[in-house]
Amino acid sequence: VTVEMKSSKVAIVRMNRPPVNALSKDLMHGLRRTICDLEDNDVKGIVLTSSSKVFCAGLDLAELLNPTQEFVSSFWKELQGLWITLYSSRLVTVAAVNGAAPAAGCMLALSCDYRMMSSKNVIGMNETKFGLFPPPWFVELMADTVGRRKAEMLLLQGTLLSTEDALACGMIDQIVE
Ligand SMILES: CCCCCCCCCCC/C=C/C(=O)SCCNC(=O)CCNC(=O)[C@H](O)C(C)(C)COP(=O)(O)OP(=O)(O)OC[C@H]1O[C@@H](n2cnc3c(N)ncnc32)[C@H](O)[C@@H]1OP(=O)(O)O
Repeated sequence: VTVEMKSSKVAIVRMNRPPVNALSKDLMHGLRRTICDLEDNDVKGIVLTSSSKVFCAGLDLAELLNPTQEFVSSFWKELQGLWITLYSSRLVTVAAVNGAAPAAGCMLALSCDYRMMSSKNVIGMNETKFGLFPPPWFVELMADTVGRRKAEMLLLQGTLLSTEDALACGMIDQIVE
């Protein structure tokens, strides 16, 4: 995770885990630590983005391949901790979604106060496409953002929306070129 101060009050927080910013336990820990440190340093707002062409590919599926029970438990704790920290942060949080944002990548964006996204990208929770269902707090984030019925349809079908469709249903707030 890298931090660039745009002024004394606004920080750009970039996920920097090539190639796709898959959320490993370490990346989630780094993000949470970064947000907490900025909160402690009188910063007012952050822009969460990526230093590569993918915003975030969601959970690191490689880390979840044949893990020990202990690892899954600590991984899950880190994921919940990151979500709670970002969602409940006192900072004004803006997601600058500058690449694909599937699954937990979408969760990160929806946990922010405002979402801007570049065109020709995709965002959504596609877990059902590979036989999983998003955890309840992902579901609630989606329902709070686009409405319960729309969320139900998107989640059941594991839809990844284009930038334009995401704007149309309120999943994002602005398209930025
Ligand atoms: C055993 C018990 C475990 C219990 C755990 C239960 C878990 C329940 C979880 C429910 C919630 C799940 C949330 C998630 O976030 S799951 C992750 C979902 N993510 C995706 O479906 C995205 C998959 N990736 C893509 O669609 C594309 O990679 C992407 C559009 C993001 C980028 O495309 P691009 O063409 O630019 O790049 P490549 O596809 O060529 O990928 C480059 C390399 O990156 C690797 N990769 C991609 N995504 C992931 C990932 N999520 N985790 C790990 N690695 C990933 C990809 O394999 C390529 O690697 P190589 O170069 O080595 O081939």
